[in-house]
Order: sequence, then C-alpha cells, then structure tokens
Amino acid sequence: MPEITDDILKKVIKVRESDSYKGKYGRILLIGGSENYGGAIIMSTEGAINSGAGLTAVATHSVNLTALHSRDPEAMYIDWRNKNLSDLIKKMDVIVCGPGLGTSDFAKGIVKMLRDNVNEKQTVILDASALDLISEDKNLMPLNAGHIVLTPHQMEWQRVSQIRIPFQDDKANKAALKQLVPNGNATLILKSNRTHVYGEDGNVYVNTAGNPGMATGGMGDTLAGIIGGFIAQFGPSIETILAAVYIHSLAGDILYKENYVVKPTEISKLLPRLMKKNAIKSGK
Ligand SMILES: NC(=O)C1=CN([C@@H]2O[C@H](COP(=O)(O)OP(=O)(O)OC[C@H]3O[C@@H](n4cnc5c(N)ncnc54)[C@H](O)[C@@H]3O)[C@@H](O)[C@H]2O)[C@@H](O)CC1
Ligand SMILES: Nc1ncnc2c1ncn2[C@@H]1O[C@H](COP(=O)(O)OP(=O)(O)O)[C@@H](O)[C@H]1O
Ligand SMILES: [Mg+2]
Repeated sequence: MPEITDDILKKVIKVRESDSYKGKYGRILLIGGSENYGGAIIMSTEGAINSGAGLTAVATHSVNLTALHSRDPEAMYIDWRNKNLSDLIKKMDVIVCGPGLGTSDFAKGIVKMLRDNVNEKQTVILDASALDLISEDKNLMPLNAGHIVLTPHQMEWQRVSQIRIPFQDDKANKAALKQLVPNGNATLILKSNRTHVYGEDGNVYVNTAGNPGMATGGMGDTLAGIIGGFIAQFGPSIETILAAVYIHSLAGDILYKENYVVKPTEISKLLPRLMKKNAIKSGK
C-alpha cells in the first residue's frame, strides 16, 4: 500500500511565478457555520487562506460575520440566505461544503442548491454535516462536479457508507465509494489516526504523519480548507490531495514536539512557512 511521505510536498508545491496574480491561484468558496458552529467554518477558512488560495469567499450564517472578519479579513463574505449564492457557486473553482453547516432543513436546502449549480470544471469537497445530510439522502451528492472529495472521519463514513467502523476495510470502502459516485470522479479521505486516501486512480494511500495531539475539535475543518486551498492552486490531482493531507499532519507533528495539544489554528499559522520551505522551482 503506497505511503504518503515527505517527498509528496516537493512534487506539488511550486515556487510562484513573478508574472502571476490572485486569479492564478484559484477561487474557493467555503459553505458552513451555523449559529452554533461558527468556529468550524472560520477554521476551515484559515486552512484555505493560509495554504494559498488566491481568492477565498465564505457563505455562512450572518451571526458569524464579525468573528470571521476580525480573524480573517482576507475572506469575502456572503450571507448564506442570500439568493445570489447560487450564482456565486457557479463562479468558483473549488467549493468546500459542510464544516459546522448543521443538519437543519435549511442546511439541506444549501446542499441541494450546491448540487444543482456545480459543473464539471469544479471540485467539491464535502465534509462534516454535508456528509451527514448525504447519508440521509444520497440524491444530494453533487454528481455534476468534475471532482468530488469526501473527507469523513470513521463515524461519518459509517453513516454515509453503512459500513460499521470495524468493517471499514479497503474492499468495502471502495465498493461503497463507487456506489455513492458511480462515475468514479471521487476521492475518499477516510480520517483516523492513520488516514487512508482512496484515489480516483484506484490506489489506497496511507498517511504516515499525524499524532494524538491533533485530536482537537476543528482539526478536520482545517484539513478540508487546506485541501481546498491546495486544489485551488495546484489542481485536482491525487498528488495535490495527498500533499494537503500530509502537510496538515506534518504541521501537527512539528507543533506536537513542544506542545501537549495541537490547536487547529496553529496548524494554519504554520503553513505559509512550511510551504515556502518545501516549494520547488518549476521545471526541476
Ligand atoms: N468549533 C466548532 O464550531 C466545531 C464544529 N464542529 C462541527 O460539528 C458538527 C458535528 O461534527 P462532529 O464530528 O463533532 O460530530 P459527529 O457526531 O459526526 O462525530 C463525532 C462522533 O464520532 C465518533 N468517532 C469515531 N471515530 C472517529 C474518528 N476517527 N474521528 C472522529 N470522531 C470519531 C466520536 O466518538 C463521536 O461520537 C460538524 O458540522 C462539524 O463541522 C466540529 O468540527 C468541532 C469544532
Ligand atoms: N490520534 C490521531 N493521530 C493522527 N491524526 C489524528 C488523530 N486524531 C485526530 N487526527 C486528525 O485530526 C482530524 C480530525 O478530523 P475531524 O474528526 O473531522 O475533526 P473536526 O470535525 O473536529 O474538525 C483528522 O484529519 C484526523 O486524521
Ligand atoms: Mg469533522
């Protein structure tokens, strides 16, 4: 089984061309953050911005606006009740949906709107509550997207796939993924202390980094944002996804050396420096 190790970063992270601008590094929209879970969408947003997405927009409950902008003025904001959200969805390269979204009827309506407005040029990353909603209604899967990335932890995957945690082996997981997204354009990132990535290429990759200090609420929200930021800049290849998974855990391991607990927001803070250190000049 291929392992995800250090060398993946140098394959993916490129030194930026002088002749470039924000539009070259992708537009990402993050949807989530109900009244109770505003922190989740903020942490996801920090993952996206700090991993280098060119333009970041957030659709969330209006109660989160001040907190979002006081932490991340780089993010644009739209009230998730705004009718223009469907038009905004169409303009994006990458959409992350689910962190802190909740499972209300309104939240279900948002996932439905996403499904009805995505196209084959876009990548959709589904996390947390979006996965829970899909587990209740498989028709919510945004099958028109060019690429779908699912990021469940084991319990979320149990709900979506109907495979109980002890029985989540590669054969069963691959079959369930194929059933959920029959056209094969889906990557499954099954999160645990040894995260497995099921690529569109049929391979299963195992993450070798990460630690128990990372068992902190918001860690997966942050990962979803980082995957989005990486895909926005480097494209939706399996290498990009593996690099995002790895750098999240690598940052966690660096922090864990001197900290008992690893805070998700500290991982995001470390990313720009870690990316600088691992960037290669194109053509090399
Ligand atoms: N600050 C915030 O606003 C936060 C909001 N969050 C949001 O809260 C909502 C519910 O998500 P939760 O994940 O808490 O709730 P879930 O009920 O989906 O998952 C937690 C349950 O899964 C079990 N579990 C089994 N294996 C696991 C594994 N490998 N990793 C994690 N859990 C495992 C846990 O024991 C627990 O019972 C989501 O919308 C999420 O985005 C969380 O992300 C935490 C932080
Ligand atoms: N013991 C551990 N070892 C390695 N990684 C871990 C450990 N515990 C949690 N993680 C990582 O932290 C993240 C947790 O995701 P998730 O449960 O979705 O968090 P949240 O929903 O609170 O944001 C995953 O990427 C997972 O791999
Ligand atoms: Mg989560």
